Amino acid sequence: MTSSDQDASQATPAPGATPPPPPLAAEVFGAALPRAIAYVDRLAGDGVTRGLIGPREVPRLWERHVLNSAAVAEAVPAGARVVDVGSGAGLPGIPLGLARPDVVLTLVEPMARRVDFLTEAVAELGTGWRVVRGRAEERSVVTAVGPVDVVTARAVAPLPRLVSWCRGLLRPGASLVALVGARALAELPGMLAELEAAGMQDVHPRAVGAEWGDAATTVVVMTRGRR
Ligand SMILES: C[S@@+](CC[C@H](N)C(=O)[O-])C[C@H]1O[C@@H](n2cnc3c(N)ncnc32)[C@H](O)[C@@H]1O
Repeated sequence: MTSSDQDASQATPAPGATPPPPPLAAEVFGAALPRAIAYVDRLAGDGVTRGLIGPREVPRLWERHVLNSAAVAEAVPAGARVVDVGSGAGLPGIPLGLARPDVVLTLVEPMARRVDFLTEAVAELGTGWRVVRGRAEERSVVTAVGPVDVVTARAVAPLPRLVSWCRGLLRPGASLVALVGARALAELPGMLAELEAAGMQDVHPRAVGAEWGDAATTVVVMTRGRR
């Protein structure tokens, strides 16, 4: 291999290879960076072979999935009890928990295949987070998880449905922080009345990770009212 071949191979990872962490990752994850790297390796390996992550997502795992998820931390108060609903392969919950070791995290997911992946990922990371199998609205899940300070969710359901599923998990005054796509953001004004009728207050979009380039995103934040 010539030196120019070597430079090229370092700049462009082989197809399917785990992408190296961008410099921002060290800043975001601090001492948890080795765990974040292990998690990205798992997403790119088992996550792809088990059909939880599309192979075409691998080159952008850091920016579009892991850092983008960690950006949610900006909307989560210190020491919060957090439940990530519909966690799938652990997004946004696992990057959030790695970036914010102060939060008390539970991952809720109904699909067995995904629960197995989450359970193995949490065991490898050694973080002690709980993984609960079930649907957010099921009594057994509400009983197991209890009222929390923050519910996070990414790409789980349209906001009014998500609110109806998560209501039992949110203590009065708790926040729902939803990572949603551009379409849901555009539709937010038309949903406000329905969300408020469902007992949610102060519904608003919030830019997070604003200085993070491709990892910047917008979340929808709302608070459960007292009634
Ligand atoms: C499109 S996936 C998103 C997974 C992950 N949040 C992500 O962003 O990669 C939606 C997830 O929500 C889960 N889900 C669907 N209905 C649910 C419910 N009622 N309660 C909790 N999770 C649910 C699905 O099993 C699935 O894992």
